[in-house]
Amino acid sequence: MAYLSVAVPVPLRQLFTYTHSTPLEAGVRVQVPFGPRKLVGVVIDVIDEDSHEIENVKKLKSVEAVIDEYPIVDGVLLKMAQWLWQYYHHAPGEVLHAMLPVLLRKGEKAQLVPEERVRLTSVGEQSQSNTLSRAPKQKAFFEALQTSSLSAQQSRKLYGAPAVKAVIDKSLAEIVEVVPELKPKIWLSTMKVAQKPTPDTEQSVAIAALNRQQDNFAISLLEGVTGSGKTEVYLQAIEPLLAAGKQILILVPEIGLTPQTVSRFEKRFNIDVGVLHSQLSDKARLRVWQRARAGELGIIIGTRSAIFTPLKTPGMIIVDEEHDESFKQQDGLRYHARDLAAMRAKQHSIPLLLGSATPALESLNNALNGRYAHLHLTRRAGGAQHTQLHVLDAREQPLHYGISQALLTIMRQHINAGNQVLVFVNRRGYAPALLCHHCGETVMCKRCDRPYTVHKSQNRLQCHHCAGTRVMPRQCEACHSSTLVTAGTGTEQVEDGLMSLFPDAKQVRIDSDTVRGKDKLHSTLDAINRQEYQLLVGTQILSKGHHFPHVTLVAVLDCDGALFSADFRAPEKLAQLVTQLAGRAGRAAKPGEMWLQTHNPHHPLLQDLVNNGYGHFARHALTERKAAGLPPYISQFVVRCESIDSAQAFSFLQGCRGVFTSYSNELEMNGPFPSLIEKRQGRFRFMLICSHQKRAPLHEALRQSLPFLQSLHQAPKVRWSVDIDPTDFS
Ligand SMILES: Nc1ncnc2c1ncn2[C@@H]1O[C@H](COP(=O)(O)OP(=O)(O)OP(=O)(O)O)[C@@H](O)[C@H]1O
Ligand SMILES: [Zn+2]
Repeated sequence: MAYLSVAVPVPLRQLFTYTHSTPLEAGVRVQVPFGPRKLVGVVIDVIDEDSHEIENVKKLKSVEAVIDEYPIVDGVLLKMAQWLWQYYHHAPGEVLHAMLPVLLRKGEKAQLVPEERVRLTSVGEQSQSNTLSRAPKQKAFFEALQTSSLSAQQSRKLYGAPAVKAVIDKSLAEIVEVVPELKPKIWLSTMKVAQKPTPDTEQSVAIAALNRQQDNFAISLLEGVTGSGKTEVYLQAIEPLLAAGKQILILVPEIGLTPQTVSRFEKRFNIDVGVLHSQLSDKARLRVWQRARAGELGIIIGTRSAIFTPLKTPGMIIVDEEHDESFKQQDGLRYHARDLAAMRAKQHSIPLLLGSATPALESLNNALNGRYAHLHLTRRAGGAQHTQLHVLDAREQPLHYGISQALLTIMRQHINAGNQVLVFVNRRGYAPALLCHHCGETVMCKRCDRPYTVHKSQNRLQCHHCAGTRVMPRQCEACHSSTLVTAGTGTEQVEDGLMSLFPDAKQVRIDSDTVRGKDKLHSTLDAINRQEYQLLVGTQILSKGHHFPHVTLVAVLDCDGALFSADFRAPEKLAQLVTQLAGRAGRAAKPGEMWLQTHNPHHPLLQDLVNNGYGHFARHALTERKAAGLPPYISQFVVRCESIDSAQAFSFLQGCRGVFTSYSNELEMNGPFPSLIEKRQGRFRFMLICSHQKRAPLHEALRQSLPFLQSLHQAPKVRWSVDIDPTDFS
């Protein structure tokens, strides 16, 4: 009889002991009884029979079924899991579930599933391709089949479904189900490096430094201004690794993962790139997972959770746009993929490369204090010039749909010169509020106590906090007046306005209302680069790493709100946004400029950015953080609590504060106070921020306190969670 320590997917911060006739390897999935349910758990360890860890031997249940013949979570990923549940104080079973593809969580086989392939029939084998010479696509397809069978999906993509069908209908080919074989390093058979630009001096220095790190753990920050050729550095730095049969894992922001990014890597090396993002089907995700694990994929590009992809021959991890907020998971297991990447690179003894034009202050600090190697690209690649930033004083200016006359004039010049203009608006919808012109009453979402956003095109109001919607009211609920007016400007209104101000220019709006689904965004981006539009209006989406060679002007309509946020990270986020937006302009031959329209033209943050750039701003912001005793100079966690009963949520956090105080008088505590969004979906939201100069005592205090927090009498009645190294206080 063996005793197994199993991670079971339940929200409890512990492992569970089960018995089995023989010991099982760590990383094997098992089906276990849990109360009335049967769950898929992962074996973490075999416990020694004499160990005092085993209590109540008679009560122990046994494993019902062993799912895997061999471990599907390898040693490094198991270590990572352990680190995750300890560092984030999370339930082990939930950690392992988060790490596995959905189908494996459900207990499906980890072996490859059969795939549809097209191959020649015996008739086809005896036929000549010139019988198809009147149908060139069919002929090309047939000729390809003469060399080898092809996946049905790939065939339809390459030759078109009608051609594939026609060849099959002529009995020349047939579809068969085959269990594919996985071959490690298969990319070496097709790999061929395409023509590449000669790196400039700074790029060469960076590439050489990265080449020296092969087979060693090291973290580098590549701080390179927008358009400086960071991607080119990645491409040249990974080339020798790929050629040596090593796999490269590249993490990119949620919205930055475009077919253009993927094809750049595919084209350079003439290899198949594995892609992982949130909109992939479960089956497709599992397939990439399997191919990566078998060592068949040389490059895997994915968003946050791709950091859990198993690798057979790891060579390097790259985190592109490493400052991006989407690398932090904001619910459930609140991990930061950048931190995990560091942890993982260390386990594999491979280098980690972080790249950004606007590094997170955390990363910059590590580069400045020597913990990371610091690589610089200060010039734009291919001779492109830096974008000129300017502040535009909007005070006392008449605004047309939120745009001043001076800005309209500048926009006109750029459009007349045949260039594209990007207009950034920080909110989607028509207007952020609807109010009564007679009594001033604002139409509010009662569940969130926030004004509804007007969506004129849908003739509805939408709450941007809970996504609740309602029809547009005809009269004020308070005074019944029928004169309702909008306040503030959103993308829809700017789009309307620009249509009347620039009737000759074609424009496109890009926000989450207009680009639902990944394909829509991609086709729109392609159309922009074909110069089908002169005016681009949009939200944050437009700032994310896109290459717009024809944009020469970026206009920011309003950044005043962000200048006065209560969130200490707001200046950093604003500086990153402004810099990334500016980076969309002047990327090719034509120089670019950016105008920031504001009512606070002398604000020090704006002045610093405009005159000195992000690098200067960030270094100054670090000294301010240090003086104020804020991260990255201290460690933090936040306990959040939500309840329909505001007093209960507050008193739970007060209880937490009491527990922490009794454990340690060294913790600095702020709160409980209301979150920046005080109410959402009918629940009042509070938080308690806990800080300490050192990470270890802070985490130890939390670890010791957690059981007591769980047993506070309000705990079962409220929703609460712990967020380690929080980045978002909304
Ligand atoms: N050494 C070089 N010589 C000529 N062109 C180059 C060189 N390096 C890069 N480029 C080109 O310059 C453009 C910008 O490069 P790249 O996309 O790599 O920059 P980036 O720093 O990743 O951009 P961003 O962070 O702003 O998205 C690309 O079109 C790229 O092909
Ligand atoms: Zn709401």
